[in-house]
Parts: sequence; structure tokens; C-alpha cells
Amino acid sequence: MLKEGISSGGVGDASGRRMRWSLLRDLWVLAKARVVSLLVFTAAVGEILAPDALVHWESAVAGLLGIALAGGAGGVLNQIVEPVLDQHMRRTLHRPLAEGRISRGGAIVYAGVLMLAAMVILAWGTNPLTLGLTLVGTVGYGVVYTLYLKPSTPWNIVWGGLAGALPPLIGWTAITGSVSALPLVLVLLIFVWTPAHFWPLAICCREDYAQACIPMLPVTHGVDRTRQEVLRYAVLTWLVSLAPVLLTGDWVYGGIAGISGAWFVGMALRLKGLPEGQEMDRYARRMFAYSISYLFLLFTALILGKLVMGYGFF
Ligand code: HEM
Ligand SMILES: CC(C)=CCC/C(C)=C/CC/C(C)=C/COP(=O)(O)OP(=O)(O)O
Repeated sequence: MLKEGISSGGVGDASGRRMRWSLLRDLWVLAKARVVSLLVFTAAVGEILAPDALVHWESAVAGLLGIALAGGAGGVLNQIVEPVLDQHMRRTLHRPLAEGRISRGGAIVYAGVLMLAAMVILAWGTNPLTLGLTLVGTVGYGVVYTLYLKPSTPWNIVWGGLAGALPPLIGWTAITGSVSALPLVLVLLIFVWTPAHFWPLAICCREDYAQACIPMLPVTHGVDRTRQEVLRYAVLTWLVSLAPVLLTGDWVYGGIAGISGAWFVGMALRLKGLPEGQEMDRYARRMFAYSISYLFLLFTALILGKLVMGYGFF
């Protein structure tokens, strides 16, 4: 099913190794492993913030493995649905399914194996709530967002973002088996961050999205309205990012969130003020890149804050 990958007897060792590496790279890309790494990190922070994480270390490890595998399955499902769309976008045209290096059947098997492994590990090492939430995340992204929301509404990512926002809660439930205010605030934080993360990139790719008939906001409502929305969501993210301080009294986190969020809002303001053209596109790409570092920084600050302040959970 996989069109290449295993060297045959006639092929030399070096070329066999190259083919194996290239297959591994394709499987990595297919699972959107770089995106999944941030999902797993936010889940790990959810776990670390939960009471007694160290005591329940088996659940913690199972939770992270499960989210990594299920997140990967979501990425594969997304690309199984969209090979033709991926062929029409400069950013995605070299993906393994779009270029036919991996067949649709092979990708379906791969997604199935990842999902099954995730479910087994979560069922064994965590609890039904964690398993259920992870399932909602994968189906929410791989099916609801990809198949229904993305091709039908410019607000696709506002709702699709909910799936990607779940990991901190999943991390928390893996340890505690229950829901609490702090992880819910973190879900809300990623939920409101997602539009300001993605729409700057959508501004850069607007022509590709238009050609592929995907109704992303810059295509349906124009660049100015999109920049306005990016600013609104950046401000909202900044405000929500300060909410954990009310629950934890963690001023270390609060300081970092205050400064990095102000920077995010500043970038959104600058983006809004630039005339349309190459400079605006370049700046939008910078804001997209910063959005990723920003979320990473916020979640690192939460761990740092807990280490310094303790919250009395340890
Ligand atoms: C529906 C919600 C989301 C949409 C539409 C979206 C969209 C995107 C897109 C289009 C890319 C570029 C990917 C590429 O060029 O291959 C990207 C990159 C990325 N996204 Fe998101 N994203 C969403 C949610 C999230 C969430 C929830 C996280 C993590 C918490 C996340 C983390 C990342 C990371 C780390 C990258 C960089 C990947 C790399 O360097 O290759 N995204 N996102
Ligand atoms: C809890 C859990 C397991 C959740 C999984 C959720 C998940 C994998 C979210 C990723 C979000 C993402 C990469 C969107 C890309 O948008 P796109 O598909 O429109 O981008 P593309 O054009 O690059 O394909």
C-alpha cells in the first residue's frame, strides 16, 4: 500500500536507507508532528498544573502518548480528506498524499493504527473522560472541521479551534479524572488564540485559498476585516491569558503573560496599519510565527509559575 519505503534485494544499501528515511519523513509530515508537538506540550502543562501529577506518573505518560497519537491521527485524517486541495496550495502541494508518495489506502491504515494505539493506551492508563475528550478532539478536527466547517464557513477555525484547544483539559483529566476551572480557562485561552494564530497566515495564502474555493475570512470578507478580527482576537487572548492569575495568584506567569500579550496586540495593531502589499504579507507571516512562540511561552510560564509559587498543589 505504501508506494515506496522498503528496499528490495536489487537496490543498494544506501538507497534503501534513503527510502526508509524518506518514508519516515513522510509519516512524520502526514501526522503534522510539529503541530502535535505544541498540542502535547499544552497537555503536559495541564498535567503538571493538576494536583499530584508526580504520584500519577503512569497516567501522565499514557495521557501524553495518547494525545500525541490521536493528534497525529487527526492530521492524517485531514490530509486523507484534502489531497486535491493540498495540490492546489503552494504551501501544501509537496505533502506525501498530494504528491502520491503515500497512497490513500496506506494513509487510512496509518490513521487507524495511530487512533487504535491512542485509544488502547488511554483506556489502559487514564480514564473514560480523558479517552472521550481525546476522541472529541480528533473527530472535531479530522472530521467536523476538515470535512464540514472548512469548506463551508469563514468562521471555520473559530469552531474548529475548539478541538485543538482541548489538550490542557485532557492533560488535567488524565491526572484527576475530573474537570476544573483552571484547565477550562486554558481551553478558552487556546480557543481565542487560534483565530489570531491562523488568520495572519490565511492573509498571506489568500490567493491560494480563493483559487481552491475555500471560504477563509480574507477571501470572503477581505483583508481589512480579517486584520480587524485578528486585532480583536489578539486583545481577547491577552485578556483571557491574564485570567489564570485570578485563580492561582501567580504573578510570575502574570508578568510574562502581560508583556508577551501586549507584544501580540502590538503586532496585530501594526499589521492593521500596514498598506496591502508584500510588506504586509511578510509582517503577517511574522505574526503567525510569533503566535506559536507566544503560546509556547505562556504555557512555559505556567510551569515556571507553579515551580516558583507552588500553588500548594505539590
Ligand atoms: C483550527 C485550528 C487551527 C488552524 C486552522 C491552524 C492552522 C495552521 C496552519 C495552516 C499552519 C501551517 C502548517 C503548515 O504550513 O504545514 C499551522 C502551523 C502550526 N500550528 Fe496551527 N492551526 C490551528 C490550531 C492550532 C493549535 C490548537 C495549535 C497548538 C496548540 C497549533 C500549533 C501550530 C504549530 C506549532 C504550527 C507550526 C508547525 C510547523 O512549524 O510546521 N495550531 N497552523
Ligand atoms: C485533542 C486532539 C487529539 C486534538 C487534535 C486537534 C488537532 C490535530 C488540531 C490541529 C489543528 C491544525 C493543524 C489545523 C490546520 O488547519 P488546516 O487543516 O486547515 O491546515 P492545512 O491547510 O495546513 O491542512
